[in-house]
Amino acid sequence: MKIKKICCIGAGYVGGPTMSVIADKNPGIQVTVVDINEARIKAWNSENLDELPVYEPGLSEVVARARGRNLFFSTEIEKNIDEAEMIFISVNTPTKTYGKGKNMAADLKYVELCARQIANVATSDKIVVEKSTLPVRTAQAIKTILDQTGNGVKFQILSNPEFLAEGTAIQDLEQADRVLIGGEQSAEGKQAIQALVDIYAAWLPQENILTTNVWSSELSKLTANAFLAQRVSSINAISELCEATGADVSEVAKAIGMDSRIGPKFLKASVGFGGSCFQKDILNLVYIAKSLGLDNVADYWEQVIIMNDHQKRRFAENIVSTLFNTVSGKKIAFLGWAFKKDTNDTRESAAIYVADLLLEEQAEIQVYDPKVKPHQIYTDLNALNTRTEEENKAQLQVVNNPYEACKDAHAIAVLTEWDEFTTYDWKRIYDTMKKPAFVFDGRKILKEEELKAIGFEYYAIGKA
Ligand SMILES: NC(=O)C1=CN([C@@H]2O[C@H](COP(=O)(O)OP(=O)(O)OC[C@H]3O[C@@H](n4cnc5c(N)ncnc54)[C@H](O)[C@@H]3O)[C@@H](O)[C@H]2O)C=CC1
Ligand SMILES: O=C(O)[C@H]1O[C@H](OP(=O)(O)OP(=O)(O)OC[C@H]2O[C@@H](n3ccc(=O)[nH]c3=O)[C@H](O)[C@@H]2O)[C@H](O)[C@@H](O)[C@@H]1O
Repeated sequence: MKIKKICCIGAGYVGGPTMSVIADKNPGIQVTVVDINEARIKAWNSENLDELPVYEPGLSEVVARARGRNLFFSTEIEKNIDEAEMIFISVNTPTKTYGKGKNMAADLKYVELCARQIANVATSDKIVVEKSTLPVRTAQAIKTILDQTGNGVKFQILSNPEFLAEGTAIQDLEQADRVLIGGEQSAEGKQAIQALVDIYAAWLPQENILTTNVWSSELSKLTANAFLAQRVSSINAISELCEATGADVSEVAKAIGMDSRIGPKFLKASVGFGGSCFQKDILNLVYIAKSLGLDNVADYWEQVIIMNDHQKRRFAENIVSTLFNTVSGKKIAFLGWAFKKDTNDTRESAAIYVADLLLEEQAEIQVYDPKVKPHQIYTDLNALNTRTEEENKAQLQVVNNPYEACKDAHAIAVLTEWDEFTTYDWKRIYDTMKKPAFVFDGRKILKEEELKAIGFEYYAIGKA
């Protein structure tokens, strides 16, 4: 079965880049990404490629090649669902904020709405692909909804979780370690799996395309994120031990990472992991385990989140205690607000929580981030409901120049590992700051010796 038209529901951080690469590599397939968010679709269609709604290195080049040729962004959801033979569901699956499973379970209402819409609109057989990250056995629920249409249309459900990381999305898609496709093990199921394999085989070696049953595929996605986040919490736990003992967490990470069984990646101690998925996916895993009565399994994974919350709090508390136990009325410059470098995404960024804790201590914060817009920073803070919007605005300023952010500051906190932070004229920054001038490097990216030679009091995560 050869696919000619794809529709992807959800033009976010996953749907946009993933479909752009699929279209780029498969010029013979028409790929349309649809979304209810008109502003987002308009931004995907903007002539000026700097205005795409997602910032990812390499994305604008891919979009420039494929858009208008076989890649389209549209708000015409029903028409595109009806015309496509393959429909990807790539909508958000946030943590539930109400009712049963509040603050733990994944909220599947957007996914269910998609399934109902497909059921209502479809007049021909479809392959429905779960691209969103979903709890294990969600495919069953989607299938049940789709099978209720009673109009004779047949559906095959595939699980095809996405493993891209923000900031490296295009590279991760073009050179994926593996693509995972889970499907029903019947003849029709295998045919559907093959149709999706063919799409990825346009640019990936066959051996990197893994096929499994649906439940293994769904659970592998949650497991992969849990393992990755666990490594960050593990090294962050060790960072606290390093600070208390005189060991250096970078040296420890290097020493253990050279063991081929451990490996060097994902061992950077930090102010805490952020991003839209690690926390939500682990909470989801914990919820599933608890629902199945597997309390030991749930407790084990929950600890990853507990350690991450501790790391963010500890970073903020260290700033307060080092600044002579008070930051009231003191100016703290934040370098970085995004949850990692090379993205404009701020969801669950450690910066939000560190700022909130320091604002509670009556600090004044000046933020500079190369890619995050001021309104996003205020939206993030206001969403916590710790204080009024007016109070947040009065206590925190966003500036578009790092030197301005640091001027008259008592301390600088590095929250994101943007490369440009290492290239600044640190002497110039020092000269404009209050003395003693403190730097709290939550990413361990600045040159310690250089900063100390200038006169800074320098503190880094994981070093005494
Ligand atoms: N952000 C990431 O790096 C990764 C995310 N994922 C998973 O992919 C899924 C999507 O994540 P993101 O792209 O980050 O979310 P996002 O929030 O950036 O995008 C989701 C989009 O879906 C749209 N949408 C929601 N309901 C809709 C409906 N009924 N019809 C049409 N459009 C609808 C929203 O308007 C939004 O633009 C989530 O399940 C997430 O866990 C997986 C791997 C990586
Ligand atoms: O499901 C998802 O959403 C995605 O989640 C992560 O990707 P992402 O959150 O975009 O970015 P990561 O590079 O994993 O970083 C997550 C957080 O951990 C932090 N981190 C990462 C690595 C490290 O060594 N130390 C560390 O503190 C980062 O700064 C960031 O805040 C996974 O890496 C992707 O494989 C997955 O597809």
